[in-house]
Formats: sequence, structure tokens, C-alpha cells
Amino acid sequence: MCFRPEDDVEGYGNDPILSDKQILDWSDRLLLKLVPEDTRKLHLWPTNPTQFREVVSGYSDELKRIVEALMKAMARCVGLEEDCFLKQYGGKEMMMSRFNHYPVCPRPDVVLGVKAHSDGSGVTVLLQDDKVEGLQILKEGRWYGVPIIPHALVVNVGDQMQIMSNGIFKSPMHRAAVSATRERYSLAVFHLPDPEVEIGPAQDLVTKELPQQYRNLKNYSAINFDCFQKGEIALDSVKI
Ligand SMILES: O=C(O)CCC(=O)C(=O)O
Ligand SMILES: [Fe+2]
Repeated sequence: MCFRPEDDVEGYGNDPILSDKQILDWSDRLLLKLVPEDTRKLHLWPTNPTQFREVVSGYSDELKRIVEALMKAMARCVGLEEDCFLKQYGGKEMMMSRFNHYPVCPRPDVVLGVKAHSDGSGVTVLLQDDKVEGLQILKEGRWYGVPIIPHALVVNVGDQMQIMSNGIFKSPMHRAAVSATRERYSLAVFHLPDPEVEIGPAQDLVTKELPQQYRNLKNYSAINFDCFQKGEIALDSVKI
């Protein structure tokens, strides 16, 4: 019922095939827009388990509150007015959820659950599997496993926060490994600006020492998608 329709990105399916050179991710995923609420495609939302809609709606409301508080704190951290980043989002911020399932894989030495990427969001909140590790972050050329911390959420800075902060907050490269013996689940919620609204480096963070690093732009998700298909890094393509 909730299978991804051919002309849509939302719904349940495997890694979508966008090019014949693409190495596929070892994962099934369910992609659902949560916010704006009036754009939810409820026909793609599972009805089993029966509490799914209620639980996910509640989670979405709480997360929106947390992310907004976080973005305010991040603005204050770099000496900006607290609503400086949120204001750039326009009135219609977006939240997209991705439920990842990584089945047991016979060759975890050559296959990834999610290939190395940085998130195209402003901020991503990850709810990790509480038993099976898999998330890895690239730091100074080495991959580090992210440990499971019970009841904790993992927050990832996304590319659009790197742009708005003029490169001060970094959007890390990360990937998900798979296991030969255990399946794994994760839930990523991407918090993004309204695609119709222009974002760019906060002018107070543009100085003589740190000139503007990125151009102003709209709909970064589309830029990200185009670059992914060409095998290019989206952030590099918008660098000045
Ligand atoms: O499964 C994970 O821990 C990471 C998933 C991820 O990076 C993503 O969905 O963008
Ligand atoms: Fe990610």
C-alpha cells in the first residue's frame, strides 16, 4: 500500500536507481514528509502498526520544537540573533523523515547501507538503532563509528547550515555500515528551509577575514540531487 509510486520520491522502496553507474545502498527505506502538515501524503503512511500515524505525528511535533530550539542555540553560539537561521527558512520549513532498514548482508566488507554523503538538510536528527551500531563519521581522513547512547538523539549539521553559517558549522561526511549477522534500523528526520525561499551565509558572519564562502541559493535539495547524479559534491558546486 505504501510503496513508492514511480513518479514520487516518497513511500517505501529500495535505493532509487538514478544512474547506471550508481552503486546501490543495501537498504529499504520509507520516505515521508512530516511538515508542512498539510502536505503529508497520508496514503503512503503505514496503517500497521495501528499507532504508527499517531506516534510519528507526536514525534514530528516534538522534534520540530527541539530543532527550533537547537537552531536558536546555534545562532547564539556564533554571536547572531537567535532567530537568524530560522528566519532564513521562511514561514514554511520542511521536515522529511527517512525510516532506514538495513537487512543482514552477506558481504559487509564490500557493501554499505548508505554510501558516504553529507546531508542536504539544515539539520538532521537521527534516532539510532538501540542495539546495532552502523553510523560512521569521516574525520581527518578516517572513519569513526558513532556509539549508541541509549535514549539519545544524534544531531547532524547539514549542508544548508554550513552555507548559512558561512562554513563555520561543518556538515560531516557520514555513511552507514551493514552487518553479516544483525539487521539494523534508523530514523533520520531532515529539517530544511522552504525550497521557494533564498538562503545564504548570514551577513554578520561575512567578514574581511572570512569572506562569503557560498552563493545565495534556493531549493538546495534540487542542486544536491543533480550533483549526486553527476557524482559531484553539491557544496563544492555552490562555493564562491
Ligand atoms: O542509518 C544511519 O545511521 C544513517 C542514515 C543517514 O545518514 C541518512 O539517512 O541520511
Ligand atoms: Fe545522512
